[in-house]
Amino acid sequence: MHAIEVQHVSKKFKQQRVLEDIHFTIEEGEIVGIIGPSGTGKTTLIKLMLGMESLDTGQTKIYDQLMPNFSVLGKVGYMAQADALYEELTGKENLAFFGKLYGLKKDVLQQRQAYVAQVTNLTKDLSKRVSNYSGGMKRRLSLAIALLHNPDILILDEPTVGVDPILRQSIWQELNGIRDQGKTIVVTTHAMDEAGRCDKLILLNHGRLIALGTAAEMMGQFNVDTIEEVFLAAGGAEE
Ligand SMILES: Nc1ncnc2c1ncn2[C@@H]1O[C@H](COP(=O)(O)OP(=O)(O)OP(=O)(O)O)[C@@H](O)[C@H]1O
Repeated sequence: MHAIEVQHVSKKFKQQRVLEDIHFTIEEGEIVGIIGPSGTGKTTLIKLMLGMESLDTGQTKIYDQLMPNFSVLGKVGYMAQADALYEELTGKENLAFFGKLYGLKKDVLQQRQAYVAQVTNLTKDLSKRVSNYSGGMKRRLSLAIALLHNPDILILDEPTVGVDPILRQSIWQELNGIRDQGKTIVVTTHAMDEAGRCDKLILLNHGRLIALGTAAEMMGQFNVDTIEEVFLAAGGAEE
């Protein structure tokens, strides 16, 4: 069974073709990076995977279940690009709110709250109101919420935007640890330097999948030394 299947998916917004015949599978226990420039359809693709956006053609499945499917969504942690946080509540209260939504028991919630706060370096700031958080702190709290119910699949839309390099490094270490437990992680980024941290890459440009595979396979195929060069060689610079 695949963790995620995207089958011949196309999407238009009015006359604008945003995704065209995208087809791939994601297996359990891998970190997959969806890489591409701003506006190329990464967020739309993620929303289609989750069943949050309607498709024009094709279908998406998570654990063999056609999406949207609410029972499967309990196994997924999703960090959206725009932070959906309660600004008037503290970080801890936000975590408690989402923990209850996920149905976590009190003792599990307390233990997971402490863990996710430590991973995202928010332990000291948990009792502050979110309205007083910086942009980077809000991103980290969104990531903490996505991790809270220990999901089997993590889907993270630009998780390290606004996060300083030291914490970025430690978040990636933690994501590797989560992957090593057999969990599946999908990350979008337009930072090509983050590509090397992923087990597999999906390169998107102008709504088309232009390359798919490991970074080493791609660099070998195009006989280049960086993912940036793969991107250009695979047609990323074309209009
Ligand atoms: N609900 C919508 N209605 C109309 N157009 C939309 C909608 N959502 C996205 N778009 C358009 O679809 C295109 C792809 O957007 P999307 O957010 O998927 O790109 P992205 O690759 O995630 O970009 P970024 O890296 O900047 O987040 C953009 O041109 C965007 O304006």
